[in-house]
Amino acid sequence: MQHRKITFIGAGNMARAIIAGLVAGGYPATLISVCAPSSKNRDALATDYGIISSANNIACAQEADVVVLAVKPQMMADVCKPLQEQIDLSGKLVLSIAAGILVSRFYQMLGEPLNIVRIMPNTPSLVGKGMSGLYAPPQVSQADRDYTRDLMSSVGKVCWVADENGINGVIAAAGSAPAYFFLFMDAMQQEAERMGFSHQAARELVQQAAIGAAALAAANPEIPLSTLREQVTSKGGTTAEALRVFNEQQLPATVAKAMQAAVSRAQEMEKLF
Ligand SMILES: NC(=O)C1=CN([C@@H]2O[C@H](COP(=O)(O)OP(=O)(O)OC[C@H]3O[C@@H](n4cnc5c(N)ncnc54)[C@H](OP(=O)(O)O)[C@@H]3O)[C@@H](O)[C@H]2O)C=CC1
Ligand SMILES: O=C(O)[C@@H]1CCC=N1
Repeated sequence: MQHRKITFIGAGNMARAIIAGLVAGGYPATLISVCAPSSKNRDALATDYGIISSANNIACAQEADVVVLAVKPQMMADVCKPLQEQIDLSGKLVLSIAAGILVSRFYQMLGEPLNIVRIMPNTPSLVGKGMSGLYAPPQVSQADRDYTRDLMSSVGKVCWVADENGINGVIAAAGSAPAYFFLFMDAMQQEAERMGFSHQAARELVQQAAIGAAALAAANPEIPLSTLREQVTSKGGTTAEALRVFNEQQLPATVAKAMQAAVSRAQEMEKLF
């Protein structure tokens, strides 16, 4: 992939996940900088990955070819104002990983024309297993689309959405989704501990079952997930009983409601920030 000078404004969980994945994938650390007001997170990134750490958003953005906006949505307006006032962003590629901030809002905050792509990544990018949704308005060049695709492909898989609304679907199905699985795994670990396993053994049992199930699904894309589930479920056996309880408790409907709640929140945020 092409290696452009890239700066991350924001040094939090998601910036770390992407930076770690990029450096592990061979993106030159000397081309990556990270900015945040306090030194703790950004200096830890500099120490861990050999990248440049700075408190100066403007200087880093000025130097960079690519500016990644990686702050919380509620901070975005404050971060964009000085960028708009002090920097010529034309000729740069701006990437936003924020949930709930539309391209049209970035035009207001950073001015037009603006070369911007929205990315909806997730934290497994940290270990090269990310899933990112990408949206680019029509005027973004093929070279910038290719760069963004290659950037996020180096930390996982990517999927383009044709309409910006699709980003909210990506949030529900992938961006927020690691947290759903962690909730489920944590509940399983706690019950395994109550059954008498040590903390560590319970974690390993649950974690390996999750890794195994995900790997099995990934290795058999042509087999529906429902069939993979049936292959575990012996008639009159133990799995059938566990699944009966999940269904009685309306797990599928609960999952659907939870995903819709994530979309609704993203839509609310589009009006708030
Ligand atoms: N976490 C996730 O799983 C995902 C997050 N996202 C999106 O990523 C974005 C960041 O989320 P996340 O990493 O979780 O957030 P964090 O709270 O972990 O990190 C936010 C970072 O922003 C920095 N920051 C705050 N104000 C400024 C400023 N004025 N200039 C520069 N940096 C600033 C903070 O600095 P300091 O270190 O000094 O506190 C911190 O490093 C959000 O918009 C979110 O929607 C998208 C997909 C998944
Ligand atoms: O919770 C959030 O708002 C962000 C977006 C997707 C994952 N984390």
